[in-house]
Amino acid sequence: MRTVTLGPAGTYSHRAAGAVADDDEIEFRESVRDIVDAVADGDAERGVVPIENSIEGSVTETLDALADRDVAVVKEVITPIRHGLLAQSESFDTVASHPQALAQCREYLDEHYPDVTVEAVASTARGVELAREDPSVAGIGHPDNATGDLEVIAEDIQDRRSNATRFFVLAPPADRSEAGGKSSLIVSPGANYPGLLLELLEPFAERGLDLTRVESRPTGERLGDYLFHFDISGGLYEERTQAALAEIEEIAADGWVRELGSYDVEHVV
Ligand SMILES: O=C(O)C(=O)Cc1ccccc1
Repeated sequence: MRTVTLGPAGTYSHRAAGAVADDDEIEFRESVRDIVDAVADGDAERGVVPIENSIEGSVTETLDALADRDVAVVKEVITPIRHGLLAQSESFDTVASHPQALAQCREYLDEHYPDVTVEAVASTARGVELAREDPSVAGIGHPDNATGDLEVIAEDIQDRRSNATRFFVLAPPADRSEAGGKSSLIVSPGANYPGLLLELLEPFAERGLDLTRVESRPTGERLGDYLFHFDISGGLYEERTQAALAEIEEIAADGWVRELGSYDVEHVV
């Protein structure tokens, strides 16, 4: 299946995409938004995007793109993230990587390379490409990318030993499934009053539906207006999930609710 993910080759998203597609089916895009657009516009059958990291939290670019375009989530892929520092030699003065990777290695960089310039680029593999072209640049990325003139200067440089990222596998809305142990939805309540968030949470709590993630994001329209992203451990096929959603639809009658779908989780090493 034609699958788009964050490029160039060698990103963590590319590794996660390996769980759903063969390498010759994978195409690269330069941003999460381009991936979501490609799936929403029917240019690709699947898209793989990072959604949440155990150190840095949600990938807000992904949350916002999911709120803007109609796509389904058909699988979750979880992979451990172990960063390497890759360069042609020890004499570099710039470290280039994806903002999430730079943030996950902040303490390491402050301690070992307090004077380097930190440069945010579109992906970890793009930072590694820059390191391959320029001896004054080091990249942070998966150590497997240290090919050719590149050396692994240091391994496991993330600030916590356990560092994992969740990826969503996206599909066109017609492929949305109600089967699967987890579900995601986005609620834009179209209202703002005391206790609104509490009201939105109650339908889940009353039915013993565990919330595995709650995020609020600004709607971008007015300061203080939010939409909410929920992940629940329950499938849309379940009667209790449908009952909770019916209540939420009522609360959000002046806004909208998007069911992204139900899915299962796959762990990839
Ligand atoms: O840049 C990448 O390799 C990505 O796939 C995004 C990312 C960055 C850092 C941790 C997990 C995913």
